Amino acid sequence: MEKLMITGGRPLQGTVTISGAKNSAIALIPAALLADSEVILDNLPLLSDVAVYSEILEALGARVSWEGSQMRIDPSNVKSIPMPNGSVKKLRASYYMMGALLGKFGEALIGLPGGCNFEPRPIDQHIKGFEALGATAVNEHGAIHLHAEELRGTKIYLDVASVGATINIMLAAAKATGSTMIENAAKEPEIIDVATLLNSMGAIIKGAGTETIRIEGVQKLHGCRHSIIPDRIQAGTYMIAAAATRGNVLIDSVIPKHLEALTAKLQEIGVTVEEMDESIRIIGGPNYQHVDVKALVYPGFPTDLQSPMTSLLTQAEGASVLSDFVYSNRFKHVPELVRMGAKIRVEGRSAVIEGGPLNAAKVQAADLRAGAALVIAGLTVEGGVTEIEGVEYIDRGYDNLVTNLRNLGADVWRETT
Ligand SMILES: CC(=O)N[C@H]1[C@@H](OP(=O)(O)OP(=O)(O)OC[C@H]2O[C@@H](n3ccc(=O)[nH]c3=O)[C@H](O)[C@@H]2O)O[C@H](CO)[C@@H](O)[C@@H]1O
Ligand SMILES: C=C(OP(=O)(O)O)C(=O)O
Repeated sequence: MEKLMITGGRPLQGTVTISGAKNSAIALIPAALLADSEVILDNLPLLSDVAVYSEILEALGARVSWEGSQMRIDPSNVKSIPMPNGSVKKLRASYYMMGALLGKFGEALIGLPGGCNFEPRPIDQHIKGFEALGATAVNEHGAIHLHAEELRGTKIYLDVASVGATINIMLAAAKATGSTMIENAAKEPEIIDVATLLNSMGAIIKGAGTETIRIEGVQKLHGCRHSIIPDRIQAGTYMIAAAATRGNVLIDSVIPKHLEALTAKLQEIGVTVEEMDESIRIIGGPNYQHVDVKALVYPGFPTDLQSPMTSLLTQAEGASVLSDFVYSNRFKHVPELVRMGAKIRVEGRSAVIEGGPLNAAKVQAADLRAGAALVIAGLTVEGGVTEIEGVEYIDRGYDNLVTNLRNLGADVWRETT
């Protein structure tokens, strides 16, 4: 078992370069299956979720080669084989295999997704979309069997603006007959990235990034080359870590517009944020004010930065209230932060955080962003070593974490027991 060890108390200083977005990559890889020739993805993050996805594609017969931050996917010999178990259970975004295989073959049998299960994460809106397009969906012992003689374009209103359902419906509808309209679509930047790839493959998708997306079905999609957008959640995590350690860090290769909700909150707390074209500088302040934060769908404050933000708010004076309106119970980091001396209580969908110093402790990351929160907390602790178990969750979303933090002057290392 691997652990992450941190001797904190050092302000982070220097530059960190952000890689491509996990939540784009793990949608773009299955999207490539819809092409009839090679798709090249650049700026790919080196993450365990990406490695699992490349295994899934190879199992289906795709030729996948991955060198550095470039992946080449040749889907010409892919078949829709049943995948009720195995790799699909290891990650959440395996649900995109449903839309991709249904769109390509009219047939898919895919196990229900795994990944970070911080609370029940239904996929009813994905299924509603597939059914509206003319597919049947049957739950066969924990795997969803989708079948369609023909997918026909239609109008789909999503009950919740779900990122996964919006992308999955785009995948299934790209080659459907006629036009599809998704209403109350999610607006996250990763959705625009998937639409951009599909359009480069020959699809006709308009309105991605707004609440109405229109897809004109086409018969064929071809290969292309696409560069993945920067990971706004990884960037946001380093911004928060720099602020929490009262450091001075340039976060490079980012799209500052994607981070506006976080930037505004950091400024409200008392952090100096300088925005350049493709980078953001964070300069920590001596004293931080308490704030209220509401995690919402994009362009609101991202739920994926809610746990890291909790750690920063332990460093602010007074009581902050952090509410999550996307996931009502995403608080697995709280008992572990309390173990480190934090004064936090959960009330309904909110955490109330009283500022105060943290202590080193042995803690457990129960999911990806809970792990990021514990890393940030550990970096603030003066004296002692923080030991974080559950590193495999952190590896789902942060490539080169130890190297990046060490380059910023942190005393962080991995230990195998
Ligand atoms: C791989 C990926 O991109 N993961 C991200 C994606 O997850 P994911 O796409 O799974 O999250 P959704 O946007 O679908 O979920 C948003 C909300 O809708 C609800 N819901 C969703 C689908 C559905 O069919 N029914 C339903 O009720 C969920 O329970 C949740 O309360 O967006 C989340 C919200 O920004 C992020 O935290 C995840 O990092
Ligand atoms: C919850 C997350 O990812 P996933 O949806 O892949 O579990 C995340 O990236 O914070």
